[in-house]
Amino acid sequence: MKKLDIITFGRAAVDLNAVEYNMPMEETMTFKKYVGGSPANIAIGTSKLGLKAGMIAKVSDDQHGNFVIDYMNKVGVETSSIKKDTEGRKIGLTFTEIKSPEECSILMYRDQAADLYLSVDDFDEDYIKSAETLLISGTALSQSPSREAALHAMDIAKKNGVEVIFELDYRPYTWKSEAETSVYMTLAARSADIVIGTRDEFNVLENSEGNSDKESVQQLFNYSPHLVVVKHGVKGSKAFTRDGEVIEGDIYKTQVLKTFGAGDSFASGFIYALKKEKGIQEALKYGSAAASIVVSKHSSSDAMPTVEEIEQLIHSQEG
Ligand SMILES: Nc1ncnc2c1ncn2[C@@H]1O[C@H](COP(=O)(O)OP(=O)(O)O)[C@@H](O)[C@H]1O
Ligand SMILES: O=C(O)C[C@@H](O)[C@H](O)C(=O)COP(=O)(O)O
Repeated sequence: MKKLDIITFGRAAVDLNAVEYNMPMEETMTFKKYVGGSPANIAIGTSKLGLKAGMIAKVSDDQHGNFVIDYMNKVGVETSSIKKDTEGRKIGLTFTEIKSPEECSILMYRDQAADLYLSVDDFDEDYIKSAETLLISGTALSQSPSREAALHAMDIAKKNGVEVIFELDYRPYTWKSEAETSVYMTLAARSADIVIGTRDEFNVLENSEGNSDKESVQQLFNYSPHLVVVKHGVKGSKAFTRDGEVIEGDIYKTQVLKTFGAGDSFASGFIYALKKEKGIQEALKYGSAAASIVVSKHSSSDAMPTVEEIEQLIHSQEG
């Protein structure tokens, strides 16, 4: 029995979500603070679903870093490998703008962000070995030393039979060029067991537009991945297996408040259901239902649903 079901790797940060809706950021005067960062959100999401989740991350050595660690502890995430930056670097901040339910955007302040200074010395092999699954977020590859740390973590996982999930999580803010992004995203995706990303993110990985989902997944099936999920926003998602199965996931309609948070909650529900051996079709339902719940609420982390909420939504719409 492994100590942890999943370790997520990368950014633990702070989201500042507009409290006033339907207005541009310039006019927004009030923001509410939540824990943020895609892999942090997934650690929180899977922990709230009852998985044993841990995280490898680096936060600022200040009140914001304390806030993130305290919140993660409160929701049951194992935080022993969330380190504090000793050089005074600050945590990343994400401001959100909710102009309308369809028109939302995020603005990241990530200059010298502490998470990008996560290094190979910040975690040990035994911690990764203690988990069934390691989830790497694409943004961790955008700069050194976090890039080497992420690749090293994947390498340890692979050597020790720990499943690797690569969540493309493309955020343009910290990458230097499209070609560089494509090189590192491709490298990580080829070594992973499972790859999850939006259609746009696969275009970034391929540094080209116009490939179909099938073309994208075929390229990856020549390497390690056996399962690839391509997300299509309100059009749902598709899972492809190495043996040629294509499984489609629908969305669960809801009263949308904002669109961000969909991807991280989708990953949490999807991973939870896979771990409970519910099968890929069900996993897509759990992912979609989790996303549907989170887009109807204000945050991406605190709004992560329980298993009961997800199952209630699935049954209500099936009924
Ligand atoms: N407006 C929406 N209403 C309900 N579900 C949604 C909505 N937008 C996204 N989802 C769900 O969340 C999943 C991931 O959303 P998507 O926008 O593709 O990813 P990301 O947030 O990573 O960009 C979708 O496949 C869908 O199941
Ligand atoms: O990942 C970040 O640093 C920002 C997130 O915390 C933010 O809530 C967000 O953009 C979530 O996006 P998504 O789940 O990929 O839609």
